[in-house]
Amino acid sequence: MTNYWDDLQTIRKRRPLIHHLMNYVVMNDAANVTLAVGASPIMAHAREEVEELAAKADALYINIGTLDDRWVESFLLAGKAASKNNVPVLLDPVGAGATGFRTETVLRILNETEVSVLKGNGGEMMALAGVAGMIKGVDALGEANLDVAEKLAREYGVTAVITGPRDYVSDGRRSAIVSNGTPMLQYITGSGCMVGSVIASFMAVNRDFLVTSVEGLVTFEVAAEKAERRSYGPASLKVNLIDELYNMKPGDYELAKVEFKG
Ligand SMILES: Nc1ncnc2c1ncn2[C@@H]1O[C@H](COP(=O)(O)OP(=O)(O)OP(=O)(O)O)[C@@H](O)[C@H]1O
Ligand SMILES: Cc1ncsc1CCO
Ligand SMILES: [Mg+2]
Repeated sequence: MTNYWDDLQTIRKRRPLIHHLMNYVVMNDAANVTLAVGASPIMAHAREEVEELAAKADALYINIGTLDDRWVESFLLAGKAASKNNVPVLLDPVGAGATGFRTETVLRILNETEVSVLKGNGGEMMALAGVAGMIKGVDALGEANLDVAEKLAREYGVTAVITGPRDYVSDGRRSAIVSNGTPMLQYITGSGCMVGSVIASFMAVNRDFLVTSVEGLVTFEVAAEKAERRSYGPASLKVNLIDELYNMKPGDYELAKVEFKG
């Protein structure tokens, strides 16, 4: 089902365009991560150009991290243009549940555009599933589970990806749990945002979104495990992680820890 290496090779060969509406905090890192896996990032959020870009991109990644009124207008314009042109959309609901504005914005995007993958941490995704109080700012206060992923997948017609110590993925029919990664990722701002760029790169070359979600998670997290062995702390982990993504080899996928269900 998953063919990590073939899909990674396809990314490197085709260099798909990944249009990001990415928060200011992580914009540069997400662009570098996208390049390291072999795809081509553009970070653009002006309402004057997002429709044109999203319509021609190979995948659209909407991350609401540093939203305001103008960004929200752009999220909806970009999302609608992508939906109309059959461009797959990944939505990261950064801080959903922390404020009403964030939760409402996520619900508007889910209702008004065709989101293929909804990826957030345990706190954000539990908030969207109706469990309040599990988010502090952008950080999760607890782990979710596969039931939450299945519920979100069915309710919103998406592939739901919940990141954390273990990642829970469901398209409402099939599910998977990914157990790779390292706790040190919690100390790099935007590790969740960055794994979104990797998943979006796989979405650009394979339309089975349960598979591409697992491929993106495993690729990012195996690279993080390898990077951690050479890192003194979070700052060097981030640099080494980009290097390890760039240097992925077929044998690295033997480290994948994935349990598929259904
Ligand atoms: N304790 C852990 N052990 C292993 N991997 C982890 C752990 N915590 C997080 N990760 C991994 O780190 C990445 C980011 O997940 P996390 O849930 O921390 O994202 P996030 O809270 O959205 O991050 P950010 O808001 O900084 O972008 C994922 O690949 C996840 O699997
Ligand atoms: C820290 C932070 N604040 C808004 S977006 C962001 C990046 C991690 O989600
Ligand atoms: Mg996040």
